[in-house]
Amino acid sequence: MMIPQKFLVMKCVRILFILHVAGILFVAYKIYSSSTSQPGTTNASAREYFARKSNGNASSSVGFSSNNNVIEVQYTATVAELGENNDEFINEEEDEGEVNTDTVSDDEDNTDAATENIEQPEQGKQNNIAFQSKNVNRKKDDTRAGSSVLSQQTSKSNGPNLAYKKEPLGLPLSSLGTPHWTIMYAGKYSKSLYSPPANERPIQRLPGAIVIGSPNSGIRPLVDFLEMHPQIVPLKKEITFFDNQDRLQFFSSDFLSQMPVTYSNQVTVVRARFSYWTRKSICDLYFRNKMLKVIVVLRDPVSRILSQVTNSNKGRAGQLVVAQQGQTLKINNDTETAEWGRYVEYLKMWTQCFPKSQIHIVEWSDIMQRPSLTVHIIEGFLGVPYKLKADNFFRDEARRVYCIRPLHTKSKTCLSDKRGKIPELTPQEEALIYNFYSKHNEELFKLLGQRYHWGP
Ligand SMILES: Nc1ncnc2c1ncn2[C@@H]1O[C@H](COP(=O)(O)OS(=O)(=O)O)[C@@H](OP(=O)(O)O)[C@H]1O
Repeated sequence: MMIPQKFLVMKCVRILFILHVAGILFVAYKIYSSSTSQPGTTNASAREYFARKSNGNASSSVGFSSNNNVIEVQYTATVAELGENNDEFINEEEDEGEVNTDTVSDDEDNTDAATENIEQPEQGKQNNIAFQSKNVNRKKDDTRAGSSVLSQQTSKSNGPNLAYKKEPLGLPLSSLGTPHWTIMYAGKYSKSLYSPPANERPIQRLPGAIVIGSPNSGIRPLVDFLEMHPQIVPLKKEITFFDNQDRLQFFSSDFLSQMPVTYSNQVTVVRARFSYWTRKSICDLYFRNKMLKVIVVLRDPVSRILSQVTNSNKGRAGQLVVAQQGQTLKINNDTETAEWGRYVEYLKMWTQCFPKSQIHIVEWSDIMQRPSLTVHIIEGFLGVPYKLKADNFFRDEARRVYCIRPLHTKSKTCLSDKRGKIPELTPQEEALIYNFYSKHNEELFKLLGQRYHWGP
């Protein structure tokens, strides 16, 4: 049977019409779904968004792909690294045109806020974040994002023209679109010693370890020694991040903004004094970062006091007057100095909050007499590859200290000579001061399950 030609034409027109409508619906759907998948437009919290994106998968990759002037950025950060209130970070503003370095207002307050309720995901369980934007914009004088460790050579002509309204916490977005840049920490090591994970962009991360102790206990030399390791990146200055109610500001954007820029296989190490911490703030720290490692530095409290007095009298003979007043000991009329040697009081609090397996004790003579072995053990404790060798340390017999010869350079670094004269203790003063500490020291040894040769 012959089908009329007119009928066939009608049929074809109908099919074409249906296909056309289907095409329009498909395009409309695509536009709709891409707009709703933008984190900024869903208004979902950063945490929900990251959780949805990551499906709980651990990923350490950071990748960049450029597509029609739309830069897709994928990087990895923990929720805590980014803070809770990251809406401003994912609400990028599409802003065509020249990079304008002066127009961005950096509203810190939003990011500082909700750090109280952040649950720190366990290490390794990181969330993958992806977002899209055209044109990244950044404040010129923004000193956040570890600018002390990150030096860049910005070139407008290089790379795509990018602008973000706000720099997300922890990510040096300024570096997007600047192909030539130098990371001081990672970059100082030759490729044979350290190569960052492929396609990864470094970000500021929360600490993986904290070194604590009392002043003049040897934290500084220990941190200097550890810094030779390409995967250990210390923040040299002490941290003091508490509000006036002892609440830890450890996870605030302000805190994070002071962290060095690191790759995912590097460990950020911070240092803090024993005396800053209360049990509340220590437990708070643990609950927010259950994987944090704690390195405790201890020194004979008497020689610690001598060091403190010596160093506080730069170039002059340190004066030391010891007097007992009831349960307290006065050193040059000050009671705090002696308190700092009652390590057991501090350490007890740390052991009440952190599992002992996450606390590593280092004693002064470990640092001063066997630095190579000491850092080797710490490499294992921190989970970084064993890279530091005996060669990295050499003894300066005149000064009776170990100096360092870092991996990335042939130059040597020794302790400065600029020190005061060590004050002398009379036998009575010495007995008084050792008696004061003997009870505390015994308690400490009991807690540690080992003794140190501390004494006259
Ligand atoms: N590189 C190196 N090698 C050996 N010894 C060193 C080194 N750097 C510092 N020191 C000695 O460490 C003591 C100061 O300890 P801290 O660094 O914890 O003190 S603080 O950070 O200044 O509070 C202090 O000890 P004393 O010499 O007994 O005063 C410093 O001399």
